[in-house]
Amino acid sequence: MNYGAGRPGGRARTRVKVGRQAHSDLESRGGSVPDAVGDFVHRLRADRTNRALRLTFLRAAGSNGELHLGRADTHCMVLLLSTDGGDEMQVLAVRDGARARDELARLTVEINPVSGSVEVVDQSEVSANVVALPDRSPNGVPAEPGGPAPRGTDTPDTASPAASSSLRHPLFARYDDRTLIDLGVVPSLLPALRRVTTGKQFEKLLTHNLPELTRDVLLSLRDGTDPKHVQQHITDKWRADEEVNTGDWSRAARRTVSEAETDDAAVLSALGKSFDTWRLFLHPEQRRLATGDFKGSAKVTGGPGTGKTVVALHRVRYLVDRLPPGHSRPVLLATYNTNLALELRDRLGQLGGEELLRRVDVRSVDALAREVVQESRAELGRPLDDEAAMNLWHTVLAETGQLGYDADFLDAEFKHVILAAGCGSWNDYRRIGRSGRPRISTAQRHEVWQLVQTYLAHLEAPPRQTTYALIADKAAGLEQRRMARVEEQARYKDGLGGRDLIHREASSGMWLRPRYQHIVVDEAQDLSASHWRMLRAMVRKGPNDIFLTGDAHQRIYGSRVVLSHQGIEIRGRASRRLTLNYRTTREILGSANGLLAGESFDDLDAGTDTLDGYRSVLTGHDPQFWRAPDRLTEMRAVATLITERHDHGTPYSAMAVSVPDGRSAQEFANVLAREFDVPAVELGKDGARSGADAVRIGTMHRFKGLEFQRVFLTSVGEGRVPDQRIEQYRHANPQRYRQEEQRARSLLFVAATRARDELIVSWNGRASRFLPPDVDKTAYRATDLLTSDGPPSGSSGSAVA
Ligand SMILES: Nc1ncnc2c1ncn2[C@@H]1O[C@H](COP(=O)(O)OP(=O)(O)OP(=O)(O)O)[C@@H](O)[C@H]1O
Repeated sequence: MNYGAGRPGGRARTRVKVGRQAHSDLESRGGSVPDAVGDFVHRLRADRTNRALRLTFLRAAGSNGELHLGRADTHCMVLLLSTDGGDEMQVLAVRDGARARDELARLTVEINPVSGSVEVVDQSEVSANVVALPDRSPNGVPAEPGGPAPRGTDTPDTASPAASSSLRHPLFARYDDRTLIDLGVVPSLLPALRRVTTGKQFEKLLTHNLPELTRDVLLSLRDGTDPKHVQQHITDKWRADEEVNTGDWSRAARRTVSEAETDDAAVLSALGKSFDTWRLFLHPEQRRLATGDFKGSAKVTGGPGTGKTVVALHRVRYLVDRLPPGHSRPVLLATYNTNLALELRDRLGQLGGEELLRRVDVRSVDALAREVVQESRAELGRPLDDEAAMNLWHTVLAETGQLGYDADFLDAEFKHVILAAGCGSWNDYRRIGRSGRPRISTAQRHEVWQLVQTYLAHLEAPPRQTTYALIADKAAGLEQRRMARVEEQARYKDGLGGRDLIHREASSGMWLRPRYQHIVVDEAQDLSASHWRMLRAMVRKGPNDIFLTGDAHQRIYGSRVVLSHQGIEIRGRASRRLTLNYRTTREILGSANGLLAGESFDDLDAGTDTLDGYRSVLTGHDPQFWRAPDRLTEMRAVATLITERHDHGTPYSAMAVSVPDGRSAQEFANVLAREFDVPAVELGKDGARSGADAVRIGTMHRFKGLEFQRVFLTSVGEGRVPDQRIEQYRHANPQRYRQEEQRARSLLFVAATRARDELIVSWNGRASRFLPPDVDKTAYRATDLLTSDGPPSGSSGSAVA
């Protein structure tokens, strides 16, 4: 082939992409290989006629593609798909060592008939390393070497209907080729797959660099998932938008599915370094959402770790890329609190650098509300924190002698009914619907209204004070008035046939532009109705106005808000759910999901949401449970486990411990420091941002939105989780009791799903009723650990470090 075709005498510039499987090859090889390939891609992109690339033709791919080999350096080679006369190149695989050429040459390369993307399988490698594993002992019984192994992958188990039919049968015998291919399994894997008969072999197969879709489908079938559900939750998400022609290599190469564009200089230079996969490769469903165009607002829900934040960040980049040049910040990226906003800013910077950050406001909703109120020069007062705001209700109750009311009830009524619905008078409040709230009579309503007036009067009395809820409410009102002016002026301008408004603007002194062109919101489930009213009024209704991501299963602060009641319409195609967890192993996820079984959750709008189809393709060890007779023994046992994991290579900063309250954090840090010489930092308002290699300690609330390699949830005992204080409602207010219990479950769910590799749960006394039944009997004993002849404290400490 003439690599300079079509450009006589000149350099032949080429669009180069790197396939996801090639990227995994780079990650698994490490060392100098990524740098060499990064450099190779640079040079290839600049001039494909460069002889130093040592490009050689390998074989044709259909009628419009070719496979080539290239040499990145003396040890390392790449397999390339070349289409469009060499103008488009895609790195499909990378190998190093003496046999690199042979290994690349024998790869099967094909177009997946479901997704249309180009996939690679090394059939010989699979046959040699997977199928050839000894699967039978001499007496004909399948041999399963002992020792702990991840659940569901160690034996020809009973979890899978495929496996249970006969031990001698291939694991996927009950699915014919057509079914597997239709579900998205790469066809060239089938001959080897048909010879996989044991869980051990399957486990080994998963360690091969399989195409993502194939891996996900096989894992789900292996779990016994009905093919119809696999189709719905997995295959359909990958399906190409148009019919796939498995002979059209030029078209396949142009699809963005599972390839990173490397025209971007930042991506190119990062190839050689460790580059988080999420920055390069989105799941097709994530990509559709991040780069889709919506008539109005759009919503993304999904369980923990499904990449909602990743989608929000890519969405921001997509919106910014489409802005005309300028110096303003027309895109708002908002989240619940300050530490999450700082975290988002960091991640946005990783994705698009300063250039992207320059066009985006990254804010917590409360900080934003405060700025709006301050800007209006309205007297603000000092904001009380949540505890002080609650104490004020107690004062009001004591003063008025209305001891039949409960401070929590009044606080919730004030925030979630009166402020949420914008009730400015008794007449408003008297008529307002209070769905989901405990029933009260009209007379009681009137009493509540009076108590609220007393509460407000207290705040207004000098020295003036306020609450975050009131600030958000005030900001919402200000923004609504401002937007009304914007709309009025737009109408006026239209009436003038679009002529300039200079005179009117100058005379009225009004600031006439909407605050933002686009708003992206993360952690949407915890925002209040006032926050939404404020955000709604900060952007004009129109295409791509508000994009929000959230998960009601993780709601730990706010109360249910129906977004359509706040003018945010997200029905039909504008509402999508992500189901693949990228963070947490299947074992941890299984336990965490169990926490929420039987509860019902909203979809941030008027409907309900489930975790249907929610899954992980990462496998690991089961969560560990430890019981102790008292708190000190519990802390010492957890400290011992932390030390062991650190000895096996886990940095302290990759481990986090949850404690029941702020005081316990200090207590735990002291035990770690004094008795075990382990450094610890408290997870404060700025989250996990300390650079110190120290164990993170905080309440479960502080875990929101973060992730850690190993998570230790301590004090998960009865009376603590849920807090025994909710017992007062059990009979007096069953509805409230259910709400509090659900919130406590969600909190534990959020905390448990922060764990990437390992989850350890401990308690002293009796285990929380949220934990599996009988766990008090089956849990490890902390006292055993603290004696030298105790049980192993978790082989996972070394296995997954
Ligand atoms: N397409 C992807 N490829 C690789 N990793 C991904 C991808 N999408 C997300 N991740 C990784 O998965 C993890 C979870 O992502 P993210 O924080 O966006 O999830 P989330 O849905 O916002 O989670 P939570 O609701 O628990 O806060 C992160 O480590 C992220 O880097």
